[in-house]
Amino acid sequence: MKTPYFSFAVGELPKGCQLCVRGEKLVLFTTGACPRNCFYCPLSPWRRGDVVYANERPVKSTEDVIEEAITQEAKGAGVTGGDPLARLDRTVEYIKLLKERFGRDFHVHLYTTGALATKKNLEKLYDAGLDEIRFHPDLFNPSSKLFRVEIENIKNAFDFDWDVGGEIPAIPGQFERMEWYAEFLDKLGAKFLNVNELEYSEMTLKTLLEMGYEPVSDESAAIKGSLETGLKLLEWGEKNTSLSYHLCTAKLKDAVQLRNRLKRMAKNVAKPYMEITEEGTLRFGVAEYDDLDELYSFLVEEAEVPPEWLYINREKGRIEMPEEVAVELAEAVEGDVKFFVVEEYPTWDRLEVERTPL
Ligand SMILES: C[S@@+](CC[C@H](N)C(=O)[O-])C[C@H]1O[C@@H](n2cnc3c(N)ncnc32)[C@H](O)[C@@H]1O
Ligand code: SF4
Repeated sequence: MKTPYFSFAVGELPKGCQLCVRGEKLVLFTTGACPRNCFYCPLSPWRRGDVVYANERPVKSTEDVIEEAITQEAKGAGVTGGDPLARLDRTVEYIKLLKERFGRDFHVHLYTTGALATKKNLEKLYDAGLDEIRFHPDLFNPSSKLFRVEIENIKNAFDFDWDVGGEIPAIPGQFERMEWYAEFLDKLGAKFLNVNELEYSEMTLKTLLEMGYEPVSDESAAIKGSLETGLKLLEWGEKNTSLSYHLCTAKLKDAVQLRNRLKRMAKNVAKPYMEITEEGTLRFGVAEYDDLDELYSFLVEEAEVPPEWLYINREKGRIEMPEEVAVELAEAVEGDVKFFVVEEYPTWDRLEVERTPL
């Protein structure tokens, strides 16, 4: 049952997951709009609106999506949201764009609540080239108004020649609901059910704590009991259904999928003075000072650093250089210049994950 990626599986991993664990899937967020309001919804407030992102990159034009896919050397995309069907025309346009630009083998899967998955809407997605669809109905909300519609709509997906599956979080105490959904999908002839280890986000921690859920440890966003609930479903499902199952853990997302994606991106964005670490981050030296032009002249003329080793990053108010150069300069230069070694993600937002003063 254990996979090499800190997750658990019964049967073959869905094609979308096979590419995702290798960091080969572009995450295409086509809208934050969603007809639901799950108590565990991980979306941050700024992702709740009608916004579009390709990985961390805000999308203003279709070219942004293509550029991001090229930087990542993506071999496919996972279309997500919100509910991508809440902005169907846009979602269809992007799927077509990716298929036209990168070919039919560029694998595209999509997540949806199912609330808007009418035959007509699904036909548009199928015609655009969608390869795999994953349904996440409102299973854990007893007063849901959408649940029945979603369940009816899921049946529509079996009219098309693509892979159909479910994807739900494993909620401790909700095993029966999960079991019911597995049986439902199995009877329809679905291919797989993916189960995600439940995680809290800044948005949901308070609610989850109030509901009696708690994190597994101080270092993890995973919720206690979720993994066990998921494993129980896989054991039951293996005996009682012919679905494939993948229990995707918080650790897989952090330690495997993200790291692999970062590594793919790093080799395409690293400047010559940056080192790519085992984690896929970019490591280099920086010098900070109020007047960057004065600092630059000083480094080139007085400290005799070859100009090709220096890069003035005005946006971040610093001069970047190889780590070894920063280390040497930190020892030799006196005054108000501050030297650091920094590590950044090679992502569009260049998130700084480590900073060591020299
Ligand atoms: C992040 S959502 C994106 C698509 C869409 N918003 C949805 O919820 O189906 C993709 C999958 O993540 C899972 N998910 C949602 N909230 C989660 C949470 N707090 N922890 C772990 N998995 C979660 C669900 O199984 C969902 O199918
Ligand atoms: S379906 Fe997804 S985006 Fe919508 S509320 Fe639930 S978790 Fe959030």
